[in-house]
Amino acid sequence: MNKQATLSIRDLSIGYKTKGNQKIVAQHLNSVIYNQELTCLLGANGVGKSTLLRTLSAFQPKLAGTIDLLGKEVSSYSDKELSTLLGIVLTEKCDIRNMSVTELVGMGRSPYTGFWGKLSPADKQIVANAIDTVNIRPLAHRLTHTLSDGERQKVMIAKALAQQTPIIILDEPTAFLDFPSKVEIMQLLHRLSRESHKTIFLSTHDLELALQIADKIWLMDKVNGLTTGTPEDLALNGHLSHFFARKGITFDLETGLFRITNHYRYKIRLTGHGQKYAMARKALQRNEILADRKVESEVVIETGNLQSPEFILHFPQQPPRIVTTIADLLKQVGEYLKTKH
Ligand SMILES: Nc1ncnc2c1ncn2[C@@H]1O[C@H](COP(=O)(O)OP(=O)(O)OP(=O)(O)O)[C@@H](O)[C@H]1O
Repeated sequence: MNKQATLSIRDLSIGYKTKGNQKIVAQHLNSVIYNQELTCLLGANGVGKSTLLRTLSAFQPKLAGTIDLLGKEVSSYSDKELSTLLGIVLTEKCDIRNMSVTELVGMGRSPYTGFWGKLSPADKQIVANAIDTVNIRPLAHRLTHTLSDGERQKVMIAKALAQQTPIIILDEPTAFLDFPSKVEIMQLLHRLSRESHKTIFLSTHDLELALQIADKIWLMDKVNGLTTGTPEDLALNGHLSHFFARKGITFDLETGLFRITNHYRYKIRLTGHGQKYAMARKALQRNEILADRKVESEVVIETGNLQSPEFILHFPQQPPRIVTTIADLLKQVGEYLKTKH
């Protein structure tokens, strides 16, 4: 099945109206979100990500432009219609007490049953399926206020799944989670976009994770508004490095990851391949030593292969020295450089 544009914005302005005044947060925004894709919205604090998500979900009015949701302006849908098209997951802790996980996920069925509506056997099956999809069956009878942040986040995703909307919008679903839980939530959302052909759109500050897992990235900034594309295109055309151009952060095109900028005072020729080469290089670079197989230097470090724990250090006019840990390698190199400079 071909991908389909589910949400398009054209010349959109977003912001707030207060007592005759208008505060524009961002304007001239243009882009498209597709189904079967996970799209991540990235941007600095205060740039307007939540405002954009709220505007797209019709929680707050746009200031100008159009938001086309499945072929119709979003504001022309009734609330009831919207609740069958858009599932919204917010990060705020829900303050609901004495409600079980199954009951909360069951609230996802309210567009079809009415708020206090009784769930039919078919509704109950949908709720059970949603619980299984996010793998929280062991939590089904727990009270929601006793859950951890990560567990609650999964429950809220299950509720959105039970709502059976083609589009799910999530505001910072990975905030406050430990790293494995962040990865788990992102992978779950990515899987949903594929398996259920859903459109998944989320805001996040976890940029490395987003760059690895998102199909499309929306970069939002004060000067350029929105820049969108696959993470790889944004890397190749320089938008990512430009976007995160800050003192001390470099976008490394070779690895596709951000790294702390190193300032080098020395150069050392490093030979070898694979993990030992990469780890020795990383440790030396952190210590202001540019280490690479292309560098010319009087000191040479052989990293050898993974089968042997040895690194061989060649200092001029000295017999080779063998070390078996990076800590010793750094110590020996450090002592040599101290005698030279
Ligand atoms: N109700 C409001 N009335 C007026 N201005 C608001 C309102 N809510 C937010 N703002 C302002 O709109 C701008 C964008 O806020 P928004 O919360 O959308 O940013 P964000 O990108 O989601 O930030 P963060 O990454 O910190 O969550 C900010 O300057 C904020 O102070």
